[in-house]
Amino acid sequence: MAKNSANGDHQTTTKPPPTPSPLRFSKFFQLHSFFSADTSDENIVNELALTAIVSANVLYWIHSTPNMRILVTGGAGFIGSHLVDKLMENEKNEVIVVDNFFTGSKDNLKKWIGHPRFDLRRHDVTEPLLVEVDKIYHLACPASPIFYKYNPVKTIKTNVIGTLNMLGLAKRVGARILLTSTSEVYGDPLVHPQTESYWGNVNPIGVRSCYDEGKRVAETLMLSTTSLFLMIDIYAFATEIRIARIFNTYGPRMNIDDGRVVSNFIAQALRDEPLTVQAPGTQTRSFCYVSDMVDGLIRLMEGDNTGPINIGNPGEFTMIELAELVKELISPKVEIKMVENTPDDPRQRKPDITKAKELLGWEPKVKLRDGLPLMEEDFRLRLGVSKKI
Ligand SMILES: NC(=O)c1ccc[n+]([C@@H]2O[C@H](COP(=O)([O-])OP(=O)(O)OC[C@H]3O[C@@H](n4cnc5c(N)ncnc54)[C@H](O)[C@@H]3O)[C@@H](O)[C@H]2O)c1
Ligand SMILES: O=C(O)[C@H]1O[C@H](OP(=O)(O)OP(=O)(O)OC[C@H]2O[C@@H](n3ccc(=O)[nH]c3=O)[C@H](O)[C@@H]2O)[C@H](O)[C@@H](O)[C@@H]1O
Repeated sequence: MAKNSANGDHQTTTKPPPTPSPLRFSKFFQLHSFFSADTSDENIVNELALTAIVSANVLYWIHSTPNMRILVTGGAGFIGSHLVDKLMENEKNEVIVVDNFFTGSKDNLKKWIGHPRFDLRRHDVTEPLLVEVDKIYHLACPASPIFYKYNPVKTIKTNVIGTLNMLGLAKRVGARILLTSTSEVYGDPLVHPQTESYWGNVNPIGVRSCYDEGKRVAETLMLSTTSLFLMIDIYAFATEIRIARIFNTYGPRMNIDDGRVVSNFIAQALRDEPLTVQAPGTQTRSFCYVSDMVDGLIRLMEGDNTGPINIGNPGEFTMIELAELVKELISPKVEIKMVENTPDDPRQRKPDITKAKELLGWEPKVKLRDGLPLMEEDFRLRLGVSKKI
């Protein structure tokens, strides 16, 4: 019978597990038969010697492996392209990006095009993919609400079929796979700040549900693949998964007319247009600078914890406060204008990052006040607006 069935508590069960697969009795899966039942001193010494030889060979094999092949889906997008930059810094990494360029652009990757360790392919993740890789960062999905609402069915397909395809690939080639999920799995949260154990408050039939529910299913798919494997008792062959729940991230290379609030406000300030605060303006978000985000994602991929783990900056701001800060830092004369909001806009959002701190040794370093000017510089270059002295 289930214990602790309340929202967020882990369920424990006293029921016996389902009948295991007959496969567990096949010779192939009898890993423990590697060691015999003979516990004599002589035999233990022999087995230890054998273990040492096997370990030495494994270590030699790991160190002599020339390159780590890493696939980044959605790598031409905002976060993806920064992740690619970081991964390419390591000369042992070969990076393959697949992207359908719906919201991403080759421009974001131009410094790597033609590099011998880099490969860019136009590919939609809703179609199967065959590549030999060791790790998969699965980011492909439009992130800005105006883009993910543009074709809701396609957004669902990208999250569901796309994630299934990437899980299929991971299983076939034995790769570890990381999914970039979202704080939107918490919907309009009734728990604040949001911990990973909170189940969320999502409208399943609202305009945001293609994204929110799509990501929730994507998380379920990731975890189900692993637990299904556990049920047939071939844990050693299960897909290794990682799930990051990303909170609002900002930085250079965001699409100028992306529709998200930080890019909107900076572009508006530079164009001398009013900053459009969507009513009531008291709704909050917590903004993470992109270099911190990339660091968090890599730590999650490289660590031992499956997740889901919140990755975000807990510094919380109302949209009016954000507009005031952009005004102060970028254009003190700009006007702030209240405009109509869209349905189901979450009223508050702030990550509880206890898990990220404890399990990944990660916490964000860049404060909003310091990150905004870095983004301003990039927007000025792309908009051709120089700083007035
Ligand atoms: N930026 C954030 O604040 C934020 C917050 C939470 C979660 N996320 C998640 O992080 C990931 C990256 O977000 P981002 O801000 O870089 O978004 P983005 O829109 O800049 O990048 C997404 C990339 O995926 C590509 N893409 C979309 N659909 C695809 C498909 N079917 N096949 C192949 N490529 C496809 C796009 O062309 C783009 O290059 C997304 O999965 C998003 O849901 C982002
Ligand atoms: O972090 C997340 O998990 C999610 O955050 C964002 O979704 P959202 O928070 O709605 O992002 P914005 O569109 O930037 O909106 C943030 C707030 O700013 C407000 N806003 C937006 C745009 C604008 O011009 N003015 C304005 O006040 C919105 O009403 C909202 O309250 C992302 O776009 C999602 O991809 C991501 O998954």
